[in-house]
Amino acid sequence: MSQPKYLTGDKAGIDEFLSRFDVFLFDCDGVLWSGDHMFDNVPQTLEMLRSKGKQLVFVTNNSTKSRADYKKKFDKLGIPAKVDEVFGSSYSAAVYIARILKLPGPKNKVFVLGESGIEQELEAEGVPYCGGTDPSLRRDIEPEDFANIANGTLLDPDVGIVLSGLDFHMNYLKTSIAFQYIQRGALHLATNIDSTLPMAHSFFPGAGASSAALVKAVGKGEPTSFGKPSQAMMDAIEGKFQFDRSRTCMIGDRLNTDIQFGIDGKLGGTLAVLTGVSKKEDFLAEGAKTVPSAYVDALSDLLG
Ligand SMILES: O=C(O)[C@H](O)[C@H](O)COP(=O)(O)O
Repeated sequence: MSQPKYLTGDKAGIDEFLSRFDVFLFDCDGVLWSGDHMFDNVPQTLEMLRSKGKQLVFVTNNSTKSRADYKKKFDKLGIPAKVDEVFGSSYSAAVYIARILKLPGPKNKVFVLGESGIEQELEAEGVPYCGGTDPSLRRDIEPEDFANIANGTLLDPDVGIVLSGLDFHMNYLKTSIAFQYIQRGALHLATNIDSTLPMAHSFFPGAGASSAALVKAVGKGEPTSFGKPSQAMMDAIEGKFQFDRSRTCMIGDRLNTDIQFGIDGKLGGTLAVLTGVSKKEDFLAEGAKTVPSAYVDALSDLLG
């Protein structure tokens, strides 16, 4: 496998690389920012690409925010973006459930393990849901709960899907309810299964970690996920933006989601950025499984 091209400081190399693509798919956490701290010169870099006529799409696995929430975050950080340029894993999962899976009512309700972003996108697609940020579930399990879950009193008979995402409020009660729904035949889907969340220039348990207890209890391996590197997400993005994959580049910080997403999607190229999860040793090592086409230390290096 050919070695990736190091573009930081290589103006001619950057110009040649950018000229190969009309569309750039951007990961968010770890490329544009770490939590609420935006990396240097991100707005200037995006403006430069727009001035060259490039189409930008922001593709995030972070299911805690809806596209509208992300638009507010972009505005707050001074990053130029339109809400229709944002494509998050909650939106990807909601579109799949509403427009492809289309379970017949009334057993099409979704029990959510996650935050408001999932609820907002399900609502926007007209998909009924329960759980999620429901405050009545943010408590310890009590002795009477075991019987009331086991006999169905605490369960909604219309739930046909359990959808898990990054949940900052995971607990035994919600995991038990989700487990019982799945035992009763509900489909387990995930917005994404990232192991860690880049935040505050460090790492925290990610969506895959917050649903790990449920996955272990169910014992059927990881659920179908609608975040990167799932190609269901790539197909949905291509369907919406109608781009030429050979003229499209994925820019990301995480090899096993962002870069793998671009490679599996047979995009024209992938660019790794070293401000997030993956380190250059991860893809420069002999026999590395996932190797980007090129890499930079930080996104703003593209300003040359
Ligand atoms: O655990 C997660 O959900 C992910 O770490 C996080 O949200 C990734 O977001 P992205 O890097 O795809 O913007």
